[in-house]
Amino acid sequence: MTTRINPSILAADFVNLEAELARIASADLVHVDVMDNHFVPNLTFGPQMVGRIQDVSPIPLDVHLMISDVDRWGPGYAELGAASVTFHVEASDDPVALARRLRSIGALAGIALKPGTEADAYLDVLDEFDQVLIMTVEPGFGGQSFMHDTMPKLRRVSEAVRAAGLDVRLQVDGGISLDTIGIAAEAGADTFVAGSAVFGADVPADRIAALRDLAAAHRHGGEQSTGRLGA
Ligand SMILES: O=C(CO)[C@H](O)[C@H](O)COP(=O)(O)O
Repeated sequence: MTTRINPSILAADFVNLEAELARIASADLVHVDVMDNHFVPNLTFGPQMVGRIQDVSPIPLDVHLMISDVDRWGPGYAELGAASVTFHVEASDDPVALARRLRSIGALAGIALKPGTEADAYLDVLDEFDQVLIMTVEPGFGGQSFMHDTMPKLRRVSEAVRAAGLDVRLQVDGGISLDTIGIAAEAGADTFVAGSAVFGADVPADRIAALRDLAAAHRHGGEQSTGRLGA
């Protein structure tokens, strides 16, 4: 599985979003954080804005829903054409049913696990999902420090995915930087969300390339990235 770098537009200038998206065109997908000030104590945007981002983005959308009542709202993001839609397990009455619905619409389906949420309940149904997002900060805000104590959970999910021979992406989100990406890569992550590290760089494309190279070098067997949207 190729290494993916998905910049989070949470760290972008919202007033100049189209230009900000152009600055990260060399990334794999754009990570779009939807927050409702209910599931998390912060507010970003909803379907109308995400639809416009979808219209103008040079790369596909990796939507991360930090919202309540995701069974009601989640499918709408798949219908907008997002490549992947990831939701927090606590926000759904039936994560497997929701994942099936998202897949039937044509999106990849992901579950997100907050730092305090155990993975055990999902290890036997990993084939129902295309992606597991291991949060490496408490969801809600960018610019936080990477939580090293989430790595045992990442390793556990990674081992379960490999043991079952599944094609499930393992994404990390929060505090991913030049200093931490190798740690997450060694623990089994293949998809890396980075907000401040990318948009805080003078040249985001150079930072994306540096993060990609570092991650690939630290992944099992020194996996070399083939670039965008490969297998
Ligand atoms: O989901 C998020 C916060 O809930 C963000 O995607 C994440 O925090 C990225 O920001 P940074 O790279 O600055 O930590």
